[in-house]
Amino acid sequence: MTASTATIGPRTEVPRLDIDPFSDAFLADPFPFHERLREAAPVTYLEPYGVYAVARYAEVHRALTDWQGLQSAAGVGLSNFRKEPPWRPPSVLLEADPPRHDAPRSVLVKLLSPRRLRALEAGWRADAARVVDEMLARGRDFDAVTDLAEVFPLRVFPDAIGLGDSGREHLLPYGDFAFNAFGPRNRLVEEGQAGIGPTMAWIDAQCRRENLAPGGIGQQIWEAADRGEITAEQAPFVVRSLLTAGVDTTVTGIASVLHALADRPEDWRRLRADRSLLPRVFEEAVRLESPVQTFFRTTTQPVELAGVEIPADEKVLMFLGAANRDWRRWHDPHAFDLHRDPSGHVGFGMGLHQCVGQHLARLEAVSVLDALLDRVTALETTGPARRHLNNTLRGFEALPMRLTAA
Ligand code: HEM
Ligand SMILES: O=C(O)c1ccc(-c2ccccn2)cc1
Repeated sequence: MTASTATIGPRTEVPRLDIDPFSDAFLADPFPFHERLREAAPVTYLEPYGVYAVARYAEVHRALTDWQGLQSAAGVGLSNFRKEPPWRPPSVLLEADPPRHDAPRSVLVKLLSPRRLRALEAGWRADAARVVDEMLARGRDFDAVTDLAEVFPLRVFPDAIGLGDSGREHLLPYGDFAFNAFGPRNRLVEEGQAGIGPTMAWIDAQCRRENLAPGGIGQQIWEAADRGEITAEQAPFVVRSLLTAGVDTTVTGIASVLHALADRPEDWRRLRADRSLLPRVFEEAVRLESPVQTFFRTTTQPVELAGVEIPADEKVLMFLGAANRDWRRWHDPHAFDLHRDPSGHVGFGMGLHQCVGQHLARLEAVSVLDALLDRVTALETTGPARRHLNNTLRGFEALPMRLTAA
C-alpha cells in the first residue's frame, strides 16, 4: 500500500490509499481492508478511482443523513450522472433527491408498511413451511442458498408484486447486474452485460400496467398514479425499483441470516423456545453480514467531514459493512450476538433513503426462520461457504448445511 498524503482540505490531511474496493480480493474478504480504511483516518482518498471514502460508523452515518450536502441524484454508484449518462433511466427513489424523491417514496412507504404486509403474512408462512417440508423430504443435507434462500423469495415476491408466471428467471440476473453496475466497469459488469438485453426488456415490460395482476403491489402503484399521488410517468419506475432491489437483496439477506445462525446450537435452542427474538436476530445478521456493502453519494457543494473539506462534485464511497463492525460504535463488533441491541446499524442505510423494503425483507426472513425452527433442532455447516462476488452485494454461491429434524 502506498499511503502518500496530500493536504486536500485546508485543515486535515487525507491519506491517499491504493485500495481497490471492487477487486476480487476485496470482495471475497473485505475485513482486512475495512480495518485499514477505518484505522487510516475518518476520511480517506482511494487512488484507483479518485473517490473519497468513509468506513467508520460516525462518518458513514453522517454521509447517509446529510442529503443536502451529499446527494443521490448524481447516482449512488461510481458513475457521476452529471458527467456520463446512466445505464438505464434513473430510479425515481434511489437516484432522486427531494422534492422529486418525496412522492414516489411516500407511495412505497404506505404500500410496504408492516400493516399492509400483514395481509401477506399467513400466505408467506404457509409457503415457507412448504419449501422447508420439500427440503426435509429430500434428506438432511441441503444447500441454504440453492434450496432455500433463492427458492423462497422467488416463491412469494413475484406473486406479491403481481408478475405473470413466465420470465421470472430474469429477476436474479437483473438484480445482480444492477448491483454490479454501481461499481466500476470491471469483469463482473462486463460478464453481466453480455446477456442483459432480453432481461432488461422483460423487466421493463413487467412494469407496464397491463402486465400487473389486480390486487398486487404493482397494480396498487398504478392506482396511486390514478389518485394523483405520483404521475403515470413515474409509476413504471416505482414498480421497477421493487424488481431491482427486492430479490437479490432478500436472497442475500436470508443466506446471511442462515450463515450467521448455523453451528450455534445454544442460539438455535434459544430461538426455538422464544420466537419473539426473531426480528432482532434478522437485524443483527444484517448488521454483521451487511448484504449491501457499499454505495456512493456525490457532494453538491464543498462538504466538511471530520475536519476534511471535500470539494463539490466529488464521489464519496460509504462502507456500510465496515461501519457495522466499527469498534467505536459496537462492543465486540465481529461477534454475532443474539442479546445485542443492533438498532442504529446502517445495513438498511439511514435517513431519507433508508430501505423502504426492510419490513418486507424482515417478513421473508422471519417466515423462513420460523418454518425451520418449527421443524429443525440443529443447523450445521458441512463445508466451506462459497462466496458470490458482486460489486455491491456480499452474498453466497453455496452454503452446504445439514439439519437435524425435530
Ligand atoms: C436484506 C434485504 C435488503 C437490504 C440489506 C437493503 C438495503 C438497502 C439500503 C442500504 C438502501 C439505502 C440506499 C441509499 O441510501 O442510497 C436501500 C434502499 C432501498 N431499498 Fe432496500 N434493502 C433490502 C431489501 C429491499 C427490498 C425487499 C425492497 C423492495 C421490496 C427494497 C427496496 C428499496 C428501495 C426502493 C430503496 C430506495 C429507497 C429510497 O431511495 O428512498 N429493498 N435498501
Ligand atoms: O429504485 C431502484 O431501482 C433501486 C432501489 C434501491 C437499490 C439499492 C441500492 C443500494 C443499496 C440497496 N438498494 C437499488 C435500486
